[in-house]
Amino acid sequence: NTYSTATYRLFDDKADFAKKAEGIAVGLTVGSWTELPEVAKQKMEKHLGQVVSVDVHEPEGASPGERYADITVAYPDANFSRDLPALLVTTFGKLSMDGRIKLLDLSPSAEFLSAFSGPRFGIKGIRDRLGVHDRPLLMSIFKSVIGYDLPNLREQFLQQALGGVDLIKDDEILFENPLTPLEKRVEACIDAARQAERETGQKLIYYTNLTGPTSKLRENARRAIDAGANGLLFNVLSYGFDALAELANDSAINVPIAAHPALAGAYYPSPYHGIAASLLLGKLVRVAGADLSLFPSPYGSVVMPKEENLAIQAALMDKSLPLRETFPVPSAGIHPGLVPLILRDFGEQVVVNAGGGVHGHPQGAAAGGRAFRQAIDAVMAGRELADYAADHEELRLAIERWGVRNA
Ligand SMILES: CCCC(=O)/C(O)=C/OP(=O)(O)O
Ligand SMILES: [Mg+2]
Repeated sequence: NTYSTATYRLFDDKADFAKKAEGIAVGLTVGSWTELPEVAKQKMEKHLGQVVSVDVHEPEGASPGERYADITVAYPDANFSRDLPALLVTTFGKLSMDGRIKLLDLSPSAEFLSAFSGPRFGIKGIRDRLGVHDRPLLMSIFKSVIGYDLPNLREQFLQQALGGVDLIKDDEILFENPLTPLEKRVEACIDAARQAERETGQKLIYYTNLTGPTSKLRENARRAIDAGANGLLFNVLSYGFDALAELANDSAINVPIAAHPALAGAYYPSPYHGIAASLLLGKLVRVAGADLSLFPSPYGSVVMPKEENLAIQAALMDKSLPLRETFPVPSAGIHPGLVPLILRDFGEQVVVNAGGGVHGHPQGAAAGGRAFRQAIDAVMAGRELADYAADHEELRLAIERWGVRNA
């Protein structure tokens, strides 16, 4: 019998946490146990959940509501199918609504994980496609795309590409629309990518936002790829992890997928409810097959605590998982002056990602991209940004506009 485990943080001022844990292990598996006749117990044993650990925390002088226990329960793989909806509903379906309890982590068994191919490219595969192995990558984001026609969209793409970015993603709010229908948008942007490559010599991946009804996702992905798309952006939480897994497991969809965290704020922020960010935007998106995972950085406009950021990165790159690593992409409100912090906190295996921080440059988006590349070069060379900016105008203007943060 193989087991997959779930770890919860349960808050309760009075509870007998060992009893609570036993109630979860039995309640979410066989339903009842002690009163079963012996013969039934022998038959049901293989379906019975097991309490693995109960770690009680009663901080000295804690205010009411702060007493908690971290509880780990093992669930027999025999109880559910090899898909993420089954694992999530088994381990945190009804329980997610039962008081102050947060799902901190899931450790699927090797048997369960054997059903998932995970990221098709991963960090190495993306770097190989770009031919860039010696520095962090740079991604830019379309800004103000709603209502743009194709020529304007193409020009906005070109200006980003001329700035030396490695990856360009649609904004997650760009859906099918009459002005920039999917195939036409892809053709226009890939054409602009080729034009920019003739000037910069740099390869580029464009992450087209994959949208539409779930029943059409595969078809729309293939339409985009047939039109030349070499990457897909996917709003994983609005569609579900299983939709992502289906796309990543489809050999006809042979392009990298970037998972966008839209809706994540409904799951991870509360210490008392929901799903930990490291599981939601780390382990689960990686198992489901995302090659990149975007999440709010610790220092931008939409902030997630640094320890949660680093826990996401650890989950995305955990070598104990038999899957390719997923690129961490700390995002939102990023500008060139934050590059020293990003590289200090995340190292080189990171994608620096910005929309406003590129398009908001005083000299325009191409200069914004160059400013980021200069900031990355400075940090990689061990130089202070302000020092490096003395003879790099785009970076100097970016620092004047946004400043530099070293802590
Ligand atoms: C966390 C996702 C970031 C995102 O989608 C986005 O559009 C960021 O834009 P900026 O904050 O960099 O302008
Ligand atoms: Mg966005």
